[in-house]
Amino acid sequence: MVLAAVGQFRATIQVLANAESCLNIIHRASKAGAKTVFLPEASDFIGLNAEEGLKTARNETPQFVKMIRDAAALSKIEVSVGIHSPFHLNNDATVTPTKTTNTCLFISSDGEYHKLHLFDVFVEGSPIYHESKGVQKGSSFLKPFDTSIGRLGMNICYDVRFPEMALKLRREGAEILQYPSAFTLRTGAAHWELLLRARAVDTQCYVMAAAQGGKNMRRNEMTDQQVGKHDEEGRRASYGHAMIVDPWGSIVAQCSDMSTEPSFCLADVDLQSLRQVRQSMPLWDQRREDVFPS
Ligand SMILES: O=C(O)CNC(=O)[C@H](CS)NC(=O)CCC(=O)C(=O)O
Repeated sequence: MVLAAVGQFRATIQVLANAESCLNIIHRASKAGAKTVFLPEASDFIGLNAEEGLKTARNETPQFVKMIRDAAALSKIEVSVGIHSPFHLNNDATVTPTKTTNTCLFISSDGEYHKLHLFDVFVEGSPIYHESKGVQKGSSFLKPFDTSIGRLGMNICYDVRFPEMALKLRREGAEILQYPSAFTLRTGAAHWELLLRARAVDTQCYVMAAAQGGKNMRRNEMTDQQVGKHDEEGRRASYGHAMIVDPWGSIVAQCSDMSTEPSFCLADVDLQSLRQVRQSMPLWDQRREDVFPS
């Protein structure tokens, strides 16, 4: 058995303050005995718009990442953290970036994943999100890799709605799936728990879902044009409810709905019980590859 932690906090455009929130979670989760801590999508900042986001990612995110790396080393804990990184065409640093990637870093083993599915949606009663305006979607699948709590498959947020990705990660050996997120209030209330538990049950994996929670922007942090674009009060807010789900689909830890202060919850990862779930219901031996080829 090993302890894992998932974090919840409210990132704003203030990168250093966001870093302090992450450090607070990292140090406390480590003290509590966690071997790995998962932080939300876009922990470095929640931007105002695409141009500002790119500028902040170029100028400020490197310092944010350094602070997280140092804290992980100091606290001797593995950290998964969502950030933005400038997108360079063909990986050529001399090409001026026009977008960022929505990236998750796994610090210590240097896993790096770029979000494959972007949140371009129009949901009645919810702010409009057009993630691809500022973000370049990833182009490759990242194989699961070993961590101190088990073999980890990386996803980000909206990826949770694409079960083929979770199935592929399981097929490639994942024992743990992560979904660092900043879910909207409306879709979160309707789908967050349902999707996370479904992915856990589909794949018989642990699910680690760190989440942003609370109002990401205050009115006085926004320009006049930005006010009104997010919700009726001109603010963007995230659903919270960071949680850990076990391979049977039970929620084994969940952060408080009330807390917008940096917080975390902990659960044991028990790979023996994972194997038991997989043996007692051997889905992977029963898949009808002849009818539904993978
Ligand atoms: O990169 C950033 O700055 C923050 N990124 C996000 O908040 C992303 C893209 S806008 N949010 C989601 O994917 C929410 C998905 C969701 O809510 C759903 O699937 O229902």
